[in-house]
Amino acid sequence: MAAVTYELIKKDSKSKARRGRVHTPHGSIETPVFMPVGTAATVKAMRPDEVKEMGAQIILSNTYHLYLRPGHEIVREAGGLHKFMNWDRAILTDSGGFQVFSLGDLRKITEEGVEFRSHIDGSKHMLSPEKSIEVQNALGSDIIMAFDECAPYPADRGYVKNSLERTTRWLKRCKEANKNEDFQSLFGIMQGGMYQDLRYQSAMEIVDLDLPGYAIGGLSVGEPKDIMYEVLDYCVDYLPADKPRYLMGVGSPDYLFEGVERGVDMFDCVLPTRIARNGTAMTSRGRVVIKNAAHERDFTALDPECDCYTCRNYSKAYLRHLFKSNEILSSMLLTNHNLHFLINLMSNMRKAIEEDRFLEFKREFYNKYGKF
Ligand SMILES: CNc1nc2c(CCNCC3CCCC3)c3nc(N)[nH]c(=O)c3cc2[nH]1
Repeated sequence: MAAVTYELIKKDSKSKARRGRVHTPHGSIETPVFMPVGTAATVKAMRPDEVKEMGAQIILSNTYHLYLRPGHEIVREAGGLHKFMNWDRAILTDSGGFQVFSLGDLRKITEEGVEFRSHIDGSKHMLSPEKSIEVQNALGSDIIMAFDECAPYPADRGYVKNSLERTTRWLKRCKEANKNEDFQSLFGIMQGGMYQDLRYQSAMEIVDLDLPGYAIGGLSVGEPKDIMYEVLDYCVDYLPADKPRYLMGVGSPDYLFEGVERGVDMFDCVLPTRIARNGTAMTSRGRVVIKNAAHERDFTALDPECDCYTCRNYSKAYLRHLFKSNEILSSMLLTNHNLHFLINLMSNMRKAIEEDRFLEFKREFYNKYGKF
């Protein structure tokens, strides 16, 4: 029995949306779920007790970052990531492939793996399927992601086909490298760019390995929204219904609605935490850019419908003042709100699916969204 299992609770009658539960060694996760990102073993500007208090069931961290700093051996000696960062719920770690392409100074991709220079000090490194699994085993995360190549967008068919086939070979090496780990579940990642037949090929190859869960990779890489939704629509159908489906790197409200409607269970995105530090709040009426002069004498809460700590205690005027003053509290309060907003949105989506009114809930949301 895999350490991570999926339990389908309810399927929406009018869409592919589904309500489920992912069981892990560090507790179960109600799905659909938004997973806050904690890249360097911390959800930036948040304490773990606050992240737990707002209802986060699982957070993400990253092989690439933790391998470079502080080093996975130090995290291993600390007793693993849960102990090191004082988080006792589930953790998912990405494999580092995507980050090497997007952060590191990529040197070379070979069958062996990827050579790159650290974005921190320029030192030379190699990440391979085996190295990525060794690091994730040292981190002790509950769900570990396969070492893959996220093909760039746009990319020609030939490149995408070769890349997905290498990603499948790398997945087999990941599975072999992880075979003695009883508590860490390896998820495969589907690639194939925007080509339906290649997506089908990638799905068949990774599903053949009978893994506890599967991610849809290679999306949210700059492709137009309608292409992403079209690809997502058929990708979900190529994955087994009895395993969790994780759409990587997706997380603003509209993408979450469209993803849930198409049958996705798990999402992650750096947006809510990143834009908070840049002074932007996600609200039920759309985004609020707190530094705008319009908020200078606005003594109302960010979001009239939000009951988070920030919305219960502070006004837009005060939050604008904090941001303009470059106060640390600005990042803390806006991050707290943005994460609370998304976690609460997912909780309401779960309830809507349970009550068979998901599409109505989505319509209600859009009727308010973008209307100040
Ligand atoms: C933003 N868009 C996007 N992100 C993608 C990501 C990263 C998901 N987020 C990981 C967290 C961020 C820091 C800590 C972990 C992808 N990751 C992998 N392995 N493969 C993808 O195809 C892949 C594709 C992605 N597309």
